[in-house]
Amino acid sequence: MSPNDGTVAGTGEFRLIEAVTAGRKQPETTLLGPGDDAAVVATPDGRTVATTDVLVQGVHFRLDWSSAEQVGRKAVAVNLTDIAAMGARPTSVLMGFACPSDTPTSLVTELTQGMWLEADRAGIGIVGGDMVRADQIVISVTALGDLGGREPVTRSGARPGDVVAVCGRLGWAAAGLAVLGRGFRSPVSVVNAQRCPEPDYEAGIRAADGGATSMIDVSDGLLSDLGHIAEASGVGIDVRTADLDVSSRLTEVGTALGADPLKWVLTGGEDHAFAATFPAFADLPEGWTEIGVVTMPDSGVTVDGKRYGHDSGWQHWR
Ligand SMILES: Nc1ncnc2c1ncn2[C@@H]1O[C@H](COP(=O)(O)OP(=O)(O)OP(=O)(O)O)[C@@H](O)[C@H]1O
Ligand SMILES: Cc1ncc(C[n+]2csc(CCOP(=O)(O)O)c2C)c(N)n1
Ligand SMILES: [Mg+2]
Ligand SMILES: [Mg+2]
Ligand SMILES: [Mg+2]
Repeated sequence: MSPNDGTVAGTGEFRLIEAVTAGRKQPETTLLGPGDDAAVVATPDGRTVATTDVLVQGVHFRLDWSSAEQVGRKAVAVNLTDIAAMGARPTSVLMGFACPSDTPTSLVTELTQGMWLEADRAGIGIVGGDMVRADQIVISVTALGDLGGREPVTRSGARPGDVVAVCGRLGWAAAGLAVLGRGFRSPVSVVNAQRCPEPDYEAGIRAADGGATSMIDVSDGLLSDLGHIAEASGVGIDVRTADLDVSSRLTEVGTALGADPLKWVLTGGEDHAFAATFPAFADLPEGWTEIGVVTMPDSGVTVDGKRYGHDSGWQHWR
């Protein structure tokens, strides 16, 4: 490949790194940014919250469905919600990136632009990464966070009698996925929800400060992710469908596609809303809505008191 053919091979590894790092303003918590063997990030709390999620072309995104910028935003967002779901505040992200030789350099810079847009929403920087060749695009983001003196809100603290609550939209990304999967591009509201969530990163901290006993971000599906809380906590969870927000937009899309919008709300992944449990009678933090109750030990997740007879959410390799 010639140096100016617009591909990553033409640009070369080190100029590509330069292209994605030059001129980026790091927040104060970045004590040493990209350019050395590792970055140095301040951890005011003294403990570091760390998480990683991988996104693979064709599995997590399609470039004929989403722009590179949207994919970049999503890659950061899905990691930052894991930090927030611990009751922590993100401090930094690192970007692992693999792509074929003929990938346009502009795709990589647009993707990086999207990652920085989302990082900026959370007031953090991309402090490092790696760029390698592969047969398809793979994005591996690592996010770090700070607990600010709080105790982490784990999946294992739910107790019978607690209320179950959510913060953020559910079912929208799944509706968007169904729309895109049928070859449509509208309504843009649900399609955009699939392309990139817009999480409220403060929601987890509000929950932690409001006494949440357990918390998770909804990546695979509400029932599936509540199942992780139920299992880790050794409890059951009952979801009341009457308290779920099945928006008229989801109902419209469901009618148009012959699909059940409630199923999207209960089992659709990728909205990255937050689900948590709180002590009974606690005042729920701003933006949080009660949707169910924590029940008897080890009784699983039920919907209106009954077992849900379908898949509870996304699973890879199924
Ligand atoms: N290869 C691995 N090695 C060690 N721990 C892992 C590995 N893969 C997953 N885990 C851990 O297992 C737990 C559950 O992982 P999972 O990916 O389901 O959670 P998540 O990232 O919150 O969800 P999602 O990936 O759907 O967004 C996490 O604590 C994760 O760090
Ligand atoms: C092209 C394409 N096909 C299907 C989907 C749907 N999808 C992929 S991963 C996932 C759950 C979360 O993933 P993870 O558990 O890895 O965080 C869902 C709902 C998509 N986004 N793009
Ligand atoms: Mg994960
Ligand atoms: Mg998670
Ligand atoms: Mg998952």
